Amino acid sequence: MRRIEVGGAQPYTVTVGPGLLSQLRVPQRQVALIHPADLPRPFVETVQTTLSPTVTVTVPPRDDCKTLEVYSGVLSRLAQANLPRDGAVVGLGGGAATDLAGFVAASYLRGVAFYTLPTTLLGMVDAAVGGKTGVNLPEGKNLVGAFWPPGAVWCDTDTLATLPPAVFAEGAAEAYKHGLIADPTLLPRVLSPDFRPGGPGLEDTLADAIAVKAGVVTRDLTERGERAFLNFGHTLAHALEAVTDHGVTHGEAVGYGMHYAALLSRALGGADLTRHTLAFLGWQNPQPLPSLTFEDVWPYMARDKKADSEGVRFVLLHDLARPYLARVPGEVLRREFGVWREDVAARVPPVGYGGA
Ligand SMILES: NC(=O)c1ccc[n+]([C@@H]2O[C@H](COP(=O)([O-])OP(=O)(O)OC[C@H]3O[C@@H](n4cnc5c(N)ncnc54)[C@H](O)[C@@H]3O)[C@@H](O)[C@H]2O)c1
Ligand SMILES: O=C(O)C(=O)C[C@@H](O)[C@H](O)[C@H](O)COP(=O)(O)O
Ligand SMILES: [Zn+2]
Repeated sequence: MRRIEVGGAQPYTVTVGPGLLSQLRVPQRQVALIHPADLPRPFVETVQTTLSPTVTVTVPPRDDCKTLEVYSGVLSRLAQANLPRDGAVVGLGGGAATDLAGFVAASYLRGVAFYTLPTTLLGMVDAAVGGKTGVNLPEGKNLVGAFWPPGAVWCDTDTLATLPPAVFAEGAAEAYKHGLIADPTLLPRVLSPDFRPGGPGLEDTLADAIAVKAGVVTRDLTERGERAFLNFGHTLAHALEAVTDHGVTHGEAVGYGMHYAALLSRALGGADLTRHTLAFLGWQNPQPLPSLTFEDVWPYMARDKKADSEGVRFVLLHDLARPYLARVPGEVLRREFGVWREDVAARVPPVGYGGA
């Protein structure tokens, strides 16, 4: 078992290990449990036994739960159940469910306690930690939300056993991202055959990847500075998700987006790190992308939350573990998008490829 401490104004612990779902304790007497409909039933039943929730709310799988309509429906369920202000919201599932549950916790009765029980690799490495909560708009990813840190995070590694390999690989993208921006020792470890559910490299690599995020959000919860580095690869990634109406998953979009960010980094004079991002894409073997032009993705990239009144900013790398924020000239963005598209096409044949 590993414990990672998250500091700051509201410190909490991330616990990583097997068997945690059956050992949960929270101080609140009344709990609302939120989980996705397709989550294996035994996880839900175990948590229902350990926490005896007042109300259990089932939400649609994946980003179909991150809508204002679902959010509103969940709030009504909590109100109908009279969940009081000294109650708690518990998010059980992948990053989509914990993002939604966190935003419910942040806003129901102006804020109640929140706990996360991530059951995907991506949720454990990234989404359940750090307090970014929210839902999507048709105009883009995570455009509504709040910073609302959990009181504790329990990563029960037994839950990863039922994860389809492609969904495990989606989570590996965020762990690899932590390697690129902060801890390069993670790069070979994430791609190692030992890093798999039940594998000998799982717990330590997972905990070390979580530690990167824990350190960043301890120092900068509300993204005034270095937290933006956790967004490496995400300007294109979020655009790919939005333009395909979530046909591309977050973890696969991040794999694609990190390669674009590596190309931009090289174009602006940084080290050539594309061998790392291509190695990751080769390992991840994501679903092919639909045919996309720069014009398709640009409106979504322009709405990225790192943009300020002077325009869009990208997280780039001078070298491994040397991230920075930069504006990139439009002609470089467009040219490197062409390079990215060819690199991606060479590895993953696009669906209906052939755009301008
Ligand atoms: N808040 C943050 O800091 C943050 C960070 C990264 C990603 N995110 C968000 O997280 C979401 C992606 O999260 P994700 O990759 O976990 O995907 P997900 O939440 O969509 O889950 C993927 C699928 O796996 C199912 N599932 C979950 N656990 C399972 C298990 N143990 N066994 C079998 N199936 C299981 C889910 O119900 C879902 O259908 C995106 O919405 C993304 O924007 C948020
Ligand atoms: O925690 C963060 O900060 C991140 O940027 C982590 C990302 O992996 C995650 O996808 C996050 O939800 C993106 O946040 P957003 O502010 O770009 O919507
Ligand atoms: Zn992400």
